[in-house]
Amino acid sequence: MAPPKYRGAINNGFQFSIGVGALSANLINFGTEKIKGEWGWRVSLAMAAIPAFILTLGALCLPETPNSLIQRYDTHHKAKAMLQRVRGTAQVDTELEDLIAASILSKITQHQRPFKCILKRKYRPQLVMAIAIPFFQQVTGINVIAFYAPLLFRTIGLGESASLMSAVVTGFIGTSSTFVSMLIADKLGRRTLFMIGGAQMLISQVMIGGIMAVKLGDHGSVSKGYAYMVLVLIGVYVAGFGWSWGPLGWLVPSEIFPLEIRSIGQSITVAVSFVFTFIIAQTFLSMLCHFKAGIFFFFGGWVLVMTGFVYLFLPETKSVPIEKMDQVWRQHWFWKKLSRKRGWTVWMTIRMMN
Ligand SMILES: OC[C@H]1O[C@](O)(CO)[C@@H](O)[C@@H]1O
Repeated sequence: MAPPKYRGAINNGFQFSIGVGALSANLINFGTEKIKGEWGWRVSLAMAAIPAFILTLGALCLPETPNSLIQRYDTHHKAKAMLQRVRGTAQVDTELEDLIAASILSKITQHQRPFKCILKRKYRPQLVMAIAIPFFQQVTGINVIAFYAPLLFRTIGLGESASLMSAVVTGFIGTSSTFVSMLIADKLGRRTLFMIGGAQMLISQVMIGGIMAVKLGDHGSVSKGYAYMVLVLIGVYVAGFGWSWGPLGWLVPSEIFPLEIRSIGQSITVAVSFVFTFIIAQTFLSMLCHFKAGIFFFFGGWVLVMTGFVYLFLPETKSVPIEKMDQVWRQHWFWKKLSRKRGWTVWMTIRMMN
């Protein structure tokens, strides 16, 4: 639905909303903790109903997508009118033709089970990305910071309320950098942001690990100066994540699946993301006990791997219409061996009919 030129800006709004939500929740917890009696946690929990209510209201006003109108009706008047409405122009014929061609292709494969369909050789690049991207997003180690930041800050010697406040500050940094990503993802491109963010996260993780290893030892705390240096480096790391893997970890999967595997592809991405969020949250404390400062080198190692992976295997998707995305795989040095010229005949037939 988003115009290709602004797809990065609009889709990155998803992670931005997650950030705003998490930050608001932290601030609410910070405030409700001070309520006397046993009401604090109840108020905090009940307030989760407010965004849910807004979402429900919003869903009532959501327009249909041109794609779903094409798939559900035999004539395409409604889809054309909707496309004209969302694009703000009457000149939508070329895009409509591409959407119809994609829909015809998806119908050809619709009788197959979705899992069987995405396992086909020609969808291998999309399947690899559907699994690798959310996995990598989680092994940046972001949730170690997101979940345990106050504990981490206390460990290095900041006081209780300074630790809570520092977590709020990093929340602000993450949300603001994701906002920056909304502004620049369609100009700089996804790959450049992955590279910048990756380098930023790697350098800050190595420095934090180094300071913790040398200055903290197994017990005790670091001096105030070093504690604040760690705080600044965590800010640098969170900003790196905030404009790269945070939003792009959702954006890229949302733009690479052709219609016939879009639902299954997106479901795999979200499931992999939640599974690894859970695993990291459950294993972090025992990993910290075993690895100690080495935990930062552990996640830093993954950041190195994922940055290399993006450099070698992820094609640039900036401004490419989703219906034409198969071309980027066909031109990619590695994936071109796998992706055949899908839909070429159907697309040409429709072009010639008009
Ligand atoms: O959305 C991807 C990830 O980004 C965070 O919200 C942190 O900003 C994580 O909690 C989540 O796993």
